Amino acid sequence: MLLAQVVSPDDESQPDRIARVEQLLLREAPGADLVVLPELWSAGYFSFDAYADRAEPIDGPTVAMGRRVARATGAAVHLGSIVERDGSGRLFNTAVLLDRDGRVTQTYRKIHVFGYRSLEAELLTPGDRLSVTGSPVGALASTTCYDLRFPGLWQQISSRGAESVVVPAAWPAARREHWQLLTRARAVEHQLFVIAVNACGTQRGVELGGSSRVVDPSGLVLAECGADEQLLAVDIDPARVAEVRSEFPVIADRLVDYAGLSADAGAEPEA
Ligand SMILES: O=C(O)CCC(=O)C(=O)O
Repeated sequence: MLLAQVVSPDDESQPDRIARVEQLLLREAPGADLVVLPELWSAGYFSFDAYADRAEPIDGPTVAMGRRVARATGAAVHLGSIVERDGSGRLFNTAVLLDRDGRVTQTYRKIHVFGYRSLEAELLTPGDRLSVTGSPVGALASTTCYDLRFPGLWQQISSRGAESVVVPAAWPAARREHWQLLTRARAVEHQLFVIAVNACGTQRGVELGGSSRVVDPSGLVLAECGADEQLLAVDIDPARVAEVRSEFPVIADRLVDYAGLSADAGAEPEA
């Protein structure tokens, strides 16, 4: 697998960025089974005033580039996410997975759009669906950036059979410790691989955190990028999920219906 932690400089146009990243991937991806990119790298997460211009349908220029890379290199490509425009003009933050033949096998529209020092929540429509799909890293689910903070969503992802969760992000450096803590916590809680690919560099004055990483189902950080643009190869064995779960059966012990638990205080009855 190749983590493609790429920069999205403010002075680079979207077509130039797509062309530059395509060349990088054509050079570095051969031999990888899966390539993963960050959230909104082609539009630039913090370029809110350009979202409408840079929005594209699923079959737009970013996905077309991913298809070419998949077909030329034989790697499946997780494109991070794009600003997707649907048929009725709504905009979404949509993660897209292509198989090695360049076919779209999964899309995921970010559910928790972000509103803290961000216009994303104003401009984009939240998604309302999850999907788990076969991939070179086992049963794969996508969930984007801020979604990392919502354990209820992860509970659903995990109970639907995900073995690897890809987290494309544009997570600021100011909260890098939360990124490191939460990516590890989600892997340990659900005994699955977390493949988290963040943006890096500076966008509109915001420093992004980099530190893209792969955490294994026991919580071990297998690899981590630095703060700058970097393409990092990591190999994982999806069979590790079943091994860890059988050795330490947290998932089997999980009680599914927590919502049905009584709210009784459990105090001693009054005499
Ligand atoms: O939760 C955070 O601290 C960062 C979230 C974020 O930047 C995003 O969802 O794009």
